[in-house]
Amino acid sequence: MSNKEFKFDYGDSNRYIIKEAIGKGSYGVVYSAYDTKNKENVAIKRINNVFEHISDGVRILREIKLLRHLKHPDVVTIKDIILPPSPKDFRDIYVVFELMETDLHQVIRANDDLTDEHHQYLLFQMLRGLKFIHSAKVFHRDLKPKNILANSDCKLKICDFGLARPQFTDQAQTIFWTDYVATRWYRAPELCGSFFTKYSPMVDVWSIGCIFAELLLGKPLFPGKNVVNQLELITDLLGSPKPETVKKIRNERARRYLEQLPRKEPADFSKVFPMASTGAREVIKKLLAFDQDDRMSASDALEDPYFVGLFKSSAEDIAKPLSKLDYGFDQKTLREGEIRELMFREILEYHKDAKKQYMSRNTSHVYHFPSQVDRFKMQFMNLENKGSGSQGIRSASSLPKQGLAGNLVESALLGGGNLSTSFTGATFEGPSSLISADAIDCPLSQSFSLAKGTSYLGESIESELDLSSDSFMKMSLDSQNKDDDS
Ligand SMILES: Nc1ncnc2c1ncn2[C@@H]1O[C@H](COP(=O)(O)OP(=O)(O)OP(=O)(O)O)[C@@H](O)[C@H]1O
Repeated sequence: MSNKEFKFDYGDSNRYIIKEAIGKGSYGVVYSAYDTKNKENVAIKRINNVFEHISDGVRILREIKLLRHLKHPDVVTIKDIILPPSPKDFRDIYVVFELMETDLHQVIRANDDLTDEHHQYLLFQMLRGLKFIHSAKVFHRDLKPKNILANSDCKLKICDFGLARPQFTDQAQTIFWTDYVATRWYRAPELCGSFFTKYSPMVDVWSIGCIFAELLLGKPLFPGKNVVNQLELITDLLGSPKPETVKKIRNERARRYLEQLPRKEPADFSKVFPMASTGAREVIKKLLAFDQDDRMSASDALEDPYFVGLFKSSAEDIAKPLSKLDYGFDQKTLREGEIRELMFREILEYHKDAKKQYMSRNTSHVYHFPSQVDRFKMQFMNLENKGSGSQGIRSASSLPKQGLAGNLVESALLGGGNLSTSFTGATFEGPSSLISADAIDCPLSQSFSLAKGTSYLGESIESELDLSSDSFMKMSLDSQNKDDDS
């Protein structure tokens, strides 16, 4: 196979220039890079040994497939996936995303003087993104500040769909969430004690409520040490759940634990969130309803008076339905070769000419596509030798204090809201500078130095799937230091 036949892609092999490591997740390192073709900065996520564990391969395939469908201004965009040199034996993939400056975890730690306009606009974007994702019947299931990318001009984008699940039936089925390892602090109460439940959009709404509260407080709202402590913190704020709510809890021990808790009154939100406007406090209450049947959907939340002037429903908010056929792989046990083939076909979606050629030939033939991958490997090796590989440090970001105007206009265009009414009197000077040097109070290495199976901030994820067993009451005993009948 001569290179000549594939010259369409060969010209692209020098396209990206890798700059530095900017983030690290359990699945790969994220680098900033320059795209010489489109003349813009991008983020490239390098995922090594994608097929080493089939479950990781499936997760990554699901994530890139979902992101190709979920195109929305509030959801991070995949711009390209580098074509591997050969469909048959590639092991690493390189996913090119639009570049964002930082994530909300960093922003929260660097900004203690955000205004109600910031709060409102940040929550508005998260909910608008969530409404879109839920309209496709996709549940993110792992929303936390680190999974909300941010720019210093206050633009936010939801990322990391690795735990996300699409639903194809109208009837939500009860499923055991065997793979569920999302961060406990943002976990809805219905998941504290039992993972045998339906995939429900309300789980994400709860997480957004926690993220919003963290934005207001500057620290996590419910930093539970274990599931029992998580429920304790939740009930400290919201008071004891109603008996009807407790009755709905499927896990018997979790139910008994809540029934025997001494009666608690809800906390005074004006004392817990003194910095928040009344409107912000009212929205938190609706997002953080203990009972998921009382929780507001993302779509309803956007209609809340808190967003008057910002939000107007538009066709852009609604996603096209996903095709069940595209996600059939999720129902089967796949072998490495099958998942590699599916991954390669997904990558071809970003390389139309190569796709045409690949599909029109006998697929058993091994093609060697010209690729940027080998050149990439050299660039990554050089970076790592220079010490700016995965040890890279990204600073926390300050948000502009008076720079919301540009985004508010953008949101008005998207959502159609009339901003002049809701923001009269505010002085806007346009987006201010990007990452400010004096805001470096949270070295990236601390929050990014985690290996697979752990969550950020050093909080370990223990197996919490066995709460139908004695462990739940054991924790309850440890936590309350008093006797129980278990
Ligand atoms: N498009 C982007 N622009 C800038 N930074 C990014 C981008 N995508 C990811 N990052 C940074 O890299 C980090 C890790 O990315 P991501 O969460 O996608 O990886 P992951 O391996 O799926 O992580 P997790 O361990 O949460 O599953 C993010 O928290 C973020 O700080």
